[in-house]
Amino acid sequence: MLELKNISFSVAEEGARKEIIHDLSLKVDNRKFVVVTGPNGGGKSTLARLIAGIEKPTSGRILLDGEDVTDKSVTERARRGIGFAFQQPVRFKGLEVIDLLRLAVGKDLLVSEACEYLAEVGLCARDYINREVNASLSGGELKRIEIATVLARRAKLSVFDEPEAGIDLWSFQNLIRIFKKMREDIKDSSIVIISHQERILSIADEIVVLAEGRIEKQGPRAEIFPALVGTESAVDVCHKLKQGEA
Ligand SMILES: Nc1ncnc2c1ncn2[C@@H]1O[C@H](COP(=O)(O)OP(=O)(O)OP(=O)(O)O)[C@@H](O)[C@H]1O
Repeated sequence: MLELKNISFSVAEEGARKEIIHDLSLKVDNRKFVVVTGPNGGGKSTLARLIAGIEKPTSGRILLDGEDVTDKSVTERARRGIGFAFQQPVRFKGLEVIDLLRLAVGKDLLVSEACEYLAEVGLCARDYINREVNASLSGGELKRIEIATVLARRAKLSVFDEPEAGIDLWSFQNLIRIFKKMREDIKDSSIVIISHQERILSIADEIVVLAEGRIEKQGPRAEIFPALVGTESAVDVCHKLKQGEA
């Protein structure tokens, strides 16, 4: 179980402190598939980076299965079972796709096993297994390879930051299938996905709406989802406001 207790995070901007996350508390129970959504700039990616240990909170504590990991590095958190897929994956020059998968699993992996993970994300394994993870891979290919590494890791807690970003329509259908399967196989692990996609929200156990660095709404999908889908678009709201001014 992941527990965020009174997390705040601020950065220095033009000589002043800018608080991005304000006193946020959140519990992600085992066996839960949680989707965090909300407006652009609401703090979702920051929250994902705080969970993974890429950023350290200014105050508050982060607990994984009761252990305080607030001061643990990314590597130490990964060792304790946190898997993370970036919004914009990192390229690793000199490393082949198979090496990346082996690193994720933490042991030697047969080529046939590695191929299965690539097939899961819709990549023809034969074409990719020995490709270098460099700039020659497209953004969508890289994203799918990264998702394959998180699948391979079978982490206690898997965090995906906008997995849909840069993924084509066909691969998106595949992605939904992957997440549904992850949810079925969840056992004692949990999944946190940052997403704007209705299809991903529609398979969540719980939805968290983050806006301006605070949890605006949180609860079971059945409670939160209908209101989100029924929300007026920003364009409609602007239109109404203009009509009101006229
Ligand atoms: N290092 C930083 N320095 C200054 N501002 C930052 C920094 N990191 C994040 N921010 C600001 O904090 C806010 C939250 O950013 P974040 O990327 O977490 O939002 P988000 O909810 O993931 O947005 P999106 O949906 O667009 O991906 C934004 O206004 C962003 O500009």
